[in-house]
Amino acid sequence: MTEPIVRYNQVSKYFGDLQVLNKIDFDIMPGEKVALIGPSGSGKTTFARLLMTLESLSSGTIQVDGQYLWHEEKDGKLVKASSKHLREVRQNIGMVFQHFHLFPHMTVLENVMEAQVTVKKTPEKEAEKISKDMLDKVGLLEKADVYPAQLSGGQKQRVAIARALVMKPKVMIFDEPTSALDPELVGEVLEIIKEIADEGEMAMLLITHEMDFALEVADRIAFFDGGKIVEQGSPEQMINNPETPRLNEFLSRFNATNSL
Ligand SMILES: Nc1ncnc2c1ncn2[C@@H]1O[C@H](COP(=O)(O)OP(=O)(O)OP(=O)(O)O)[C@@H](O)[C@H]1O
Repeated sequence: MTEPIVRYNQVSKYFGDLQVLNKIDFDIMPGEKVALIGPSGSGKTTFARLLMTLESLSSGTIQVDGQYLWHEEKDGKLVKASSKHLREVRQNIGMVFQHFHLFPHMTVLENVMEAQVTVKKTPEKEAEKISKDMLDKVGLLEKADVYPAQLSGGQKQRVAIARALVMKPKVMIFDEPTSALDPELVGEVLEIIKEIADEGEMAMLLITHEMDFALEVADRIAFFDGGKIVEQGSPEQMINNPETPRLNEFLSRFNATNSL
């Protein structure tokens, strides 16, 4: 049987007294594309940030490709992971954020090469070749020597995607990748994400307000509410299905708002 590439097991998260995630069990299979949908404040970003190692767990475990992310096994017991272990397991995870997070003092090429050289210890020449090929793929090879400030938001986001992809992650997390973009730049970024999704091998976790896009790309939708996944299934199974009323209510409210 195929093992999940990501496994959340009874994951809870509190901020002080506020419980944001409530004992979530959730698997992502290799190559699976999962969209997280739900009302504002329902915990989607927090759920993804635990996998990005940007927030720590309150309880439960997360495994990536069979390895514990936040824990290590020592003498048959699970203990808190060392920062070295966390760094190692995190290498399987690629992240793309709303606000690009490119290094402003590095050129586009240097941004894409940086983690390959410093984290993966790829020789510079090889990293340069891999990076240029990836920039070509996202349509930005001719911008290799410019600085991020000289790029449009859509171009910056495509560089951020290239930078994540060269690390060959097993899972890519897209957290609102188009929310900071002017509307006319959204399409070019979605197109790249769609291309990557169609290549198939990599699992994806996608948080977005681009509902049509999410429904098109996702193999599975997880609908969040109140810190739990209250409905899930493929878009085909869920859309207009009376057994998944929460998603359908959400989508009809969403469509009504967008057509105003
Ligand atoms: N660092 C933090 N400290 C305290 N509370 C937080 C923190 N981060 C998130 N929260 C709270 O956790 C809850 C879930 O937030 P989260 O951002 O995960 O929701 P979301 O579903 O992603 O919402 P949105 O769609 O608006 O981004 C909210 O009530 C939020 O205010």
